[in-house]
Amino acid sequence: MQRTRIKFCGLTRPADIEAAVRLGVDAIGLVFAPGSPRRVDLATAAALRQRIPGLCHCVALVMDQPYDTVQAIVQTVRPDMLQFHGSESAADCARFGLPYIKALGLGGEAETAVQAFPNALILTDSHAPGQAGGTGQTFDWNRVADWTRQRPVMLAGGLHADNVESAIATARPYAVDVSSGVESAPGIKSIDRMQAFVRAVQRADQSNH
Ligand SMILES: O=C(O)c1ccccc1N[C@@H]1O[C@H](COP(=O)(O)O)[C@@H](O)[C@H]1O
Repeated sequence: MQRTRIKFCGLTRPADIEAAVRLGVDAIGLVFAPGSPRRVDLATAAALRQRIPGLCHCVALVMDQPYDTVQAIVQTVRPDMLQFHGSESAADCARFGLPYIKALGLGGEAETAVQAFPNALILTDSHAPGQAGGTGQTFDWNRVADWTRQRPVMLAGGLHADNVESAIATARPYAVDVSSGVESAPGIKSIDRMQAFVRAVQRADQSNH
């Protein structure tokens, strides 16, 4: 049975990371995007990173930030991969020598943009170009069903325990990513919501494969 991978994004507290790891998620995202309520500074991120064990990926999320800023994150936090959530080009993303996730907002010309990132794990989100993610908004999952047949795609945007089964059944993504849908307040994850989300993904996998 193929398992849908799970990434939880925007964790800010050690206890939330420990809970996510116990739930068996595949990746944990630390947000460095300016203006995000989930943004962590370098020192906090380095401490949080220590709580993420080797078989769970640590993802550093950045958005249109200068090379030196991203390089400092890479050097200090040592993430396993980067997530680019802005208007970065493939060359911008490749400069750090790490595997990367590229977010494409379905509010724009994502259908053509996807071709420009052959080496990325593509993440589909509901944000329009130039806008931040983490908005809790969904989009029509049918729009990415073609892509997921051709390459691994991470589905994001407004997912939560009550809609992720339907999202997986419709789009059949390689992975799902959630931020606000497992929170009790921005940046504060809810253990109950994280657990409900993981269980919903497991149910979807059991009924879809
Ligand atoms: O989580 C954030 O604060 C954030 C800020 C800036 C860019 C992206 C951000 N999060 C990513 O947005 C999507 C959707 O999040 P949500 O589940 O709808 O809240 C997801 O990929 C997060 O990683």
